[in-house]
Amino acid sequence: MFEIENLQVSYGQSQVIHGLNFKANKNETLAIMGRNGMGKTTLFKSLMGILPSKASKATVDGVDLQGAATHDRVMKGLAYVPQGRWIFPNMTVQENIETGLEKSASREIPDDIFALFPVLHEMRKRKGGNLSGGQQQQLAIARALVTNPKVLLLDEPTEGIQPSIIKDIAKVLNEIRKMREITIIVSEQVLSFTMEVADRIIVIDKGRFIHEDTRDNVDAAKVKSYLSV
Ligand SMILES: Nc1ncnc2c1ncn2[C@@H]1O[C@H](COP(=O)(O)OP(=O)(O)OP(=O)(O)O)[C@@H](O)[C@H]1O
Repeated sequence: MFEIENLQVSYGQSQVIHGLNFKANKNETLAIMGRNGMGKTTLFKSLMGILPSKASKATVDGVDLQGAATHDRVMKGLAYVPQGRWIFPNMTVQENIETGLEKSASREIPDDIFALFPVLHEMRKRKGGNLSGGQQQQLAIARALVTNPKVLLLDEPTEGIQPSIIKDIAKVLNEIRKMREITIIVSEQVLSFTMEVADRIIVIDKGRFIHEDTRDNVDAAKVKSYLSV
């Protein structure tokens, strides 16, 4: 279980995240949806310890994350796929995945990674920069997964990806959940995508959660109205 209570983040004097609370179970996918500038990236960076934050609670399976640096949070079970993918274009696919192992106890790429991403196995000797956008996104996810996280955070994984490939990303996230039984938290603006992957949808607006639905009872018109400018 991943638990966050009263999370607050500021840039200097300007508070951007205003007391967020959530709990996410093992084997649950939670979507945080909101327009540009509503605080999704700030939320994720603070969860990873890339940005300083305050909270009354931040735990993974009861283990406290407060004050932990990013690499410590990775050791404690968090993994992060940043917006924009940030793979290394001049390194091969295999080398890109291996960079994820630097903060891990193991030196070996786990077997299930290439089972999840057969295309990465086929392309393991190619340069990351020669992959398509969708393949680069898969590579960024694979690199995050090699640390065997308990919680996988993905910031807008469909951004800049063709609609036909977005379906593949949804399939991959569903397979990851089945194979690894982890918590997935994904930020998104595309409702059709979150409807395929998320058990719960939370809307963020100016750093506050303003709406929550389970997928089965989603009020699509309402969520869409929050996402439109
Ligand atoms: N380095 C920074 N310094 C000051 N303010 C910032 C900084 N980065 C982001 N902000 C502000 O914080 C707010 C939230 O931005 P954030 O990038 O977290 O939103 P987002 O929901 O992830 O949007 P996007 O999808 O555009 O990345 C915005 O008002 C933004 O202008």
